[in-house]
Amino acid sequence: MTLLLGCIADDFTGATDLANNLVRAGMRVVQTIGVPAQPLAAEVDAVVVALKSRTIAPADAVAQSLEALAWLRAQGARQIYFKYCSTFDSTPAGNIGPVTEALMDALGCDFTIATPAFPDNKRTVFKGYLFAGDVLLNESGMEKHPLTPMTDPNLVRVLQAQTKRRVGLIDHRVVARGAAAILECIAALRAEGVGIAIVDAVSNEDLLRLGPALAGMPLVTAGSGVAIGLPANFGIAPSASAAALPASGGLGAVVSGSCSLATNRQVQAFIAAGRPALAIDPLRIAGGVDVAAEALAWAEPLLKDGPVLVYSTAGSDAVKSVQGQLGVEEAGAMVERTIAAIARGLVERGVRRLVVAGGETSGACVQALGIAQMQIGAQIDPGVPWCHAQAEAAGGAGLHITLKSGNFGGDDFFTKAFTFLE
Ligand SMILES: Nc1ncnc2c1ncn2[C@@H]1O[C@H](COP(=O)(O)OP(=O)(O)O)[C@@H](O)[C@H]1O
Ligand SMILES: O=C(O)[C@@H](O)C(=O)COP(=O)(O)O
Repeated sequence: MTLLLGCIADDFTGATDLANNLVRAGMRVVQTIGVPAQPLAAEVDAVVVALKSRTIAPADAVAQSLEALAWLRAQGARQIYFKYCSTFDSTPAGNIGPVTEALMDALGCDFTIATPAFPDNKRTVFKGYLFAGDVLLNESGMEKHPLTPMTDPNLVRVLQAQTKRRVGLIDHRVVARGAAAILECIAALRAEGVGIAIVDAVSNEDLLRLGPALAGMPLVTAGSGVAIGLPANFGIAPSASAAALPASGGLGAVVSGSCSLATNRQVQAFIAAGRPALAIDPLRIAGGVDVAAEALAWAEPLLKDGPVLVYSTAGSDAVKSVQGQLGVEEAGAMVERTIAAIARGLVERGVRRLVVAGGETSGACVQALGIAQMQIGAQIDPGVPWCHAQAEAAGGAGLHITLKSGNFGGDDFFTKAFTFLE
């Protein structure tokens, strides 16, 4: 068995996003939840190890990433891909730099690239500045993220603050000239002592030009976008069969702990479509009320009539006020635990098509459901595929699940996801 690409993702939605792009480019991919205890059993081209390491202490993120690296190397991975968010999410302490550095040290490599560009989802990098849609990162709503507020759009500066290695830039004029020019630029940057280069990319064509220049680079660090250009380096071409999943059935539900602008719109659209939705209040959880039991009692009689939504999704002022009263981490952890308990309860009550919104929230839910690995299916919206998994909460039965990144998906995502399966 030859594992071509070994991937380490810093959150669970990000992992399915990366797996989705690899599958669309023709790779057979498995996503594992955490580092597997066993060797790889399936014949696949890529494994994405999903960690929940984006917002934990840097030393823990490094330790978990190195453990994932050791497992991937033991499976023979020929190239390592560290996946972070397309909005470069990092806490003020910052995990992207320390994890990149530790992986470089472990792999004995003195150069890698870094680019969150993902044009399919309107994330573009120009002159080292990250745009989300038509605006700079720090004007996109990400400056108000509950856990990873991004207030500086200059990625060279953001990454340099997180690493001792020198950070440089491969700018759009070089990328536009193709792989040979990119390789020349890499050689020049290395000679100047640059260890990590941010790469400009404003289109899929840029990423496809970058791909061949990364062949043989031991470590690539990026959002999911760069993945579209890597399978071809291994002689792999797109194939429809890579995304086939078992038939779906069972009850449907959505749980959402994401507070992004996109998720707020998706919650409103689900309600406007006349579907049942229940908001949960973090302050009542903190006050000792069994909010999960309440939500499950609310949902149970409704499930037979179609998908329901349970959400803590709220606007930035409401989130700030809760965080002011409970503390940022405490509020996040408490809400995640509650939503995870609700997700588990829903699956125990027969839900077999589950939408989870939010990266941290997805991590908590997938762990609570007792899922060890996921098979990746077709893309619902860019970056968000349906997946299939055996879940301990379903008595070991199969479950269709989609992990929606906070910022991804059209406004109708919570209804579209179910019609897409039918
Ligand atoms: N109403 C709320 N008040 C405070 N924190 C919240 C609220 N709702 C959700 N959270 C927390 O905010 C964080 C959202 O992060 P995440 O799930 O990664 O979403 P996203 O993908 O949008 O970043 C989680 O830790 C979640 O528990
Ligand atoms: O790259 C992306 O934007 C996503 O794959 C991702 O990592 C999203 O994380 P959340 O916004 O926390 O869901």
